[in-house]
Amino acid sequence: MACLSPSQLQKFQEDGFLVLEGFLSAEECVAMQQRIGKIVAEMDVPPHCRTEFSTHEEEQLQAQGSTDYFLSSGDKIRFFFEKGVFDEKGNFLVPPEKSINKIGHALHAHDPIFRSITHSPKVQALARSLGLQMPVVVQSMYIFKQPHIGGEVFPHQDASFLYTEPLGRVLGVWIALEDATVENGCLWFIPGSHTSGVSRRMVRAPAGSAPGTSFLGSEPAWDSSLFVPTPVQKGALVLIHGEVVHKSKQNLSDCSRQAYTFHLMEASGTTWSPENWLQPTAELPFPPLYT
Ligand SMILES: O=C(O)CCC(=O)C(=O)O
Ligand SMILES: [Fe+2]
Repeated sequence: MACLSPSQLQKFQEDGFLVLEGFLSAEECVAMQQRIGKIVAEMDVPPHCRTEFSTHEEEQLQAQGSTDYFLSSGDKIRFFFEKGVFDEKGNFLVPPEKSINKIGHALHAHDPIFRSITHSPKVQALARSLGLQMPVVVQSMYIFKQPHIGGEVFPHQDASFLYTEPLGRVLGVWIALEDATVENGCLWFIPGSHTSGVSRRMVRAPAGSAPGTSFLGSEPAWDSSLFVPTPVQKGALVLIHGEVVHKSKQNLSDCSRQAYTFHLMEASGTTWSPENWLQPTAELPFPPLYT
């Protein structure tokens, strides 16, 4: 199952993404959801971190405290929120568990359930069948896509945020923990858009300066008619090439669309950009997948 057939490999190479239905069992999905329920029930969010997550450049001009909260989250389990969930004093306006946009960026390292799924034999076999020799896990995210308020993810290439030289060394692994439909904000891709490099790069500003990150280059206004919706069932795994253009729409439905996603880098012969916002740390060097 975790081994790709030649036709699947060819499809991934052509399209820049590939759906593998039934990759995880219902039990594996429920185990991750239950674990997240516990983590959220115990979550502690300091007042200055009660900040909302947005991919809009202009809205990323935030207070220094919340910038640091994001920039130093690479080796931690931290919480990022939807818009409009706090009052001006930072108190929750909606129940905390319904307010979270995502948890990032190191569940794969610190949580036993997420570590065992990430490093599971079937994920390792999948990476081997893609020819990865020395894959390392650079980050992970648990994405909630809450009913009614789950925000839009604007068209992007993951390599804009996870830049390497050469390109083509980053791979997203996106696992649906609930059915993802057109109504609740499934992924959309531009098939074949992974072959012409990266439009923009997010780079880290010198330490202590606001807003903390900036973009080199800009995202083209992608023609929305080029995007193909990719609804999948709970347990499906979607492979995402680091340069394929993808997005997801706002969730206006009554159903959440939870997903666990992590990114691998082929470390052999690759330079991780020292300008990326995310950097390996002494506490958490990027863990090798094959362990
Ligand atoms: O889950 C989403 O809506 C977007 C996820 C994404 O862009 C990614 O995993 O690279
Ligand atoms: Fe992405």
